Amino acid sequence: MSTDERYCFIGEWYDSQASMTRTYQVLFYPSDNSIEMFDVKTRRTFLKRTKNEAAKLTDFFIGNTINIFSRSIKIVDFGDAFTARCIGRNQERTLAIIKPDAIRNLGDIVSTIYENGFTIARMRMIKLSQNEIMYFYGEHKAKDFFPRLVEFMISGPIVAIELVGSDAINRWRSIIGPTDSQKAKEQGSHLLRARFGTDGTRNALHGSDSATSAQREISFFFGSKYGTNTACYNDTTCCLIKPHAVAEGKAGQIINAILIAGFQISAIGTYSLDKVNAEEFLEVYKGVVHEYPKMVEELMSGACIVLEVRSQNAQAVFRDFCGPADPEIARHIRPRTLRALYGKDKVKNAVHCTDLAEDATLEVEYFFRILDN
Ligand SMILES: Nc1ncnc2c1ncn2[C@@H]1O[C@H](COP(=O)(O)OP(=O)(O)OP(=O)(O)O)[C@@H](O)[C@H]1O
Repeated sequence: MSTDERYCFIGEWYDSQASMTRTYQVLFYPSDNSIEMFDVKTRRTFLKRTKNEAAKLTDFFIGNTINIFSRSIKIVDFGDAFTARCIGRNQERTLAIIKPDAIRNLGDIVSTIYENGFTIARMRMIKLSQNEIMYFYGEHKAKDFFPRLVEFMISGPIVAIELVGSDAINRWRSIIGPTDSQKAKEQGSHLLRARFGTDGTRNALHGSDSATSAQREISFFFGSKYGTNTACYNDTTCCLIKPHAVAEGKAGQIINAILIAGFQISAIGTYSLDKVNAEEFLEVYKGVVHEYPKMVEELMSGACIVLEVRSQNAQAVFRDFCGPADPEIARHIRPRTLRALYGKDKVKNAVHCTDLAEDATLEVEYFFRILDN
């Protein structure tokens, strides 16, 4: 790799002190993982070329928020034609839907997504109304299966996922298989509709069929007010899959373990927290836990996946299931716990869970009521 190879992006950062959005040219050099930034307006160097070990080229996609030396920079565009050409073709987008019949297989499906090299740009669990489903599937209005399809799609929550990757539209459709799950079973037991679907209507998953559909469907689920999130704030607690575990592709395995243990996941969403949000969310640990500054750094280092976890006595039982905060200790005394299995150290310990019963609803509300609005 040439040491001069570099990609250019346009990034935005909201400067809360000045109450304004600043725009930067962000240059990424893959040969040594270094980043250089220029202020677009003043044309001045903002950051000299500096190594950033955590940065990966795959994190630089439009819409993603990247933590660059404690600033949450949102990538809003490619910065030059070379980058658009080289990177753009590896960043096709498609919309996947996990339909009501496959919600219980959420963990396996998320694992398959990562195993196939996709990035999850955004994900949300929602319920759509009858009218919203009829609008979404409007092209099938005259078909005889339409009433069955609508009834099925409103029968429970769904998870909409924006996927990014090379040839994402075709590759995702080939991973899920043909519309009719029975045909999928004939074609190969590895196909997701073969594994999790039942018939032509109850077929577990959706995938956009063209770039135009993908664009329309992604803005339906992520750029509009369609659908309501499914958080219920009742017998629930908060689980946050930390950015390091998401980046390492462990989210599917963690979700799977939670479901196998008998917890219900009643809401899910992806969030990129900036410094203000991360400090606010972790405020109870400030001055109490000496790792607090590092916990804030970790939380704002990339996208996290937040779950509302439901069970009887949810906060205490789920906290027990996560295990001791230090994964080293967890591996010795509670080797089956989430932190023992997926954590690295006290800060990168795979998951945050609510520590105090009285905070459970507040933490769930922080994401699904406050940040969602
Ligand atoms: N012949 C059919 N009988 C019953 N249901 C059907 C039939 N064809 C399609 N459907 C339902 O309508 C949905 C949309 O149909 P479409 O033809 O767009 O299939 P698809 O593109 O494979 O599926 P999707 O759009 O969900 O990815 C299907 O996923 C399925 O749930």
